[in-house]
Amino acid sequence: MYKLHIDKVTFAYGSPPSAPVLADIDLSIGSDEFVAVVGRSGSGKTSLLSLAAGFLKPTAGRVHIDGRTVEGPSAERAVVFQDDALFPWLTARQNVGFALKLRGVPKPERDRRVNELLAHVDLAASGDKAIWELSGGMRQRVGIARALAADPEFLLMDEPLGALDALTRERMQEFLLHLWQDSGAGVLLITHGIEEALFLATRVVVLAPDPGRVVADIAVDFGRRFLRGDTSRAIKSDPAFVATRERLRDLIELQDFEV
Ligand SMILES: Nc1ncnc2c1ncn2[C@@H]1O[C@H](COP(=O)(O)OP(=O)(O)OP(=O)(O)O)[C@@H](O)[C@H]1O
Repeated sequence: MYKLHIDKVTFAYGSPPSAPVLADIDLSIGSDEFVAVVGRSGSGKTSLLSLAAGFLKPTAGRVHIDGRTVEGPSAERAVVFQDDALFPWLTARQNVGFALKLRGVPKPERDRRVNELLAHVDLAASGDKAIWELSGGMRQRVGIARALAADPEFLLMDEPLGALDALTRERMQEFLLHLWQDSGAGVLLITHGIEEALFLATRVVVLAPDPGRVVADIAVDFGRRFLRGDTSRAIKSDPAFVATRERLRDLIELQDFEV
C-alpha cells in the first residue's frame, strides 16, 4: 500500500509569495482510500489537488509518496478535471490510447489495453464514436479511462461530475465507487457536493478558508455499504447519512461567521 502525504504544507501563489492560501496542511491518503475534500469556494481545494498532482510546489513542507518527494506531475498520480480536454476530432478509443501511443506502446498491446479500459468504464460498445457523439457522462468516463491508462496509484479528481445533470451524476457516483474498488488506486476527490462526498468517500476532509486549513477529517463507510449491496437511495435516506450530511453542512456554513 502506498501513502501520498501532504506533509505540513503551506502554499502561497506568486513570487514573492502573497498571503498563504493553504496553511500547515497535514493530510495523507492511502492507495486503498477514497478521500473527498469539501469546503467553501476559495478554501483552497483545487490548490491542494494541484500540490498533490505536482503542478504546484509547496512554499513550506513537502508532498511525498512513501518518503519519495513529489517533484512534478507523474503517471503514478493521474488527474481528471471537470472539463477534461478530450481531443474532439479523435474517437473515444483514440483519446484513451493517446498517451500509450506517445509512450511508444506497440499497437497490439495498446489495442488490448484500450479495450480493457473502455470495458472498465462501460464504453466497450462506444469506442469508435467521435467525442461529439457522446453524452456528458460518457465523455467524463472517456477522461477517466484515459487517466487510468497509466495504471496510476492515485487518481486525483477535481469536480469530475460537476457538469453533469442530477440523474447522470448519481449514476456516475455509483460508477466511481465500482471503479475505485476495481482499479485499486487511491482517490482524492474535490467536490462541491456534500452528499456526493459522503456517499463516495472513506474519509471526508473539510477545508476552511483564509488561509485554507483542515477543520475536520471524518471517517465514513457509506460507499463501502453500497459496494456490499445496499442501494444508494437507501443509504442516502439512512438517518446516519442524513445526520452526518447536516453536520458537514454546519461545519462548512459556520465558517461564514468566521470571516
Ligand atoms: N493561479 C492563481 N494565482 C493566484 N491566486 C490564486 C490562483 N489560483 C487560485 N488562487 C487563489 O487561491 C485561493 C484558493 O483557490 P482554489 O481554487 O484553490 O480554491 P477552491 O476551494 O478550489 O475554490 P472553488 O471551490 O471556487 O473552485 C483563492 O483565494 C484564489 O483566488
